[in-house]
Amino acid sequence: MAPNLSPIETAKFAAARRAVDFVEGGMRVGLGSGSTAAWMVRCLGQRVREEGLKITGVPTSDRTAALARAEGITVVALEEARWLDLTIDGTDEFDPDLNLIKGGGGAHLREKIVATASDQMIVIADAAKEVAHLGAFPLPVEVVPFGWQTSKALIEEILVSLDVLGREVTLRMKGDVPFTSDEGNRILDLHLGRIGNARQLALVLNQVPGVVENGLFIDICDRVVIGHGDGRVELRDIATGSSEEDRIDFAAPENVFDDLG
Ligand SMILES: O=C(CO)[C@H](O)[C@H](O)COP(=O)(O)O
Repeated sequence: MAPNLSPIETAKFAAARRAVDFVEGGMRVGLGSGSTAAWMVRCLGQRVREEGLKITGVPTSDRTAALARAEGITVVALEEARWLDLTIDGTDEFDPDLNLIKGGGGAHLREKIVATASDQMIVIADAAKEVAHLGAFPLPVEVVPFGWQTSKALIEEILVSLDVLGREVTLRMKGDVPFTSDEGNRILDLHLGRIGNARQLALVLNQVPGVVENGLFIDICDRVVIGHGDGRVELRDIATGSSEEDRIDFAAPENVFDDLG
């Protein structure tokens, strides 16, 4: 295990550390959001400072943008970069086909736009994020504030007609006030239990007036790097079906945690 890190943080760090090996000089890189993605941004920053790696980062949240700048990574908006070589991001769940539920941090709208504007998406995750079926993690749906109750009622009607176990829909709160996304919207969390047909649900949800984007990422992720608490990493590639194992050497000089804190 890495010094001063819990097994779960070690797993997240290991996945992030291995994933940044796929970044090459000159690349335009989508920078995901969340705690695993934050490790990735720190590891990339370390390569920028120590190797002189030249990349341009497109952050998926205001928080990631601030961290990337602090790490010395050149940051531009997607409007400027237009098309990206690679996006590396975390996830809340991934299934055997590398379909995802994202948005636990409320950033899935920008995350989906950035990932789909990329030649390749690599997901980094601790092993607990792997599921046989999506849906245990509440599915985030971003809605505009205007008439959000109407959007919620329409979503509840849709859930009755679809193959889902749970139908509870809750407005995400931050303390006493509704959570607001970076785009100024609300998040509804759908407590589904198990999603039978994720592809269908993703399409249907985005037809509801007021819905901006849902957290289902279908056929977007190309590769997953799964980290374990002992520093092992598994790499799975959806196109080739290949799977390989690796290990992060925490004693290696480049993995200095004081630098990454
Ligand atoms: O989708 C996301 C944010 O919208 C995150 O990638 C997801 O919630 C995973 O976060 P963490 O790495 O902290 O577990």
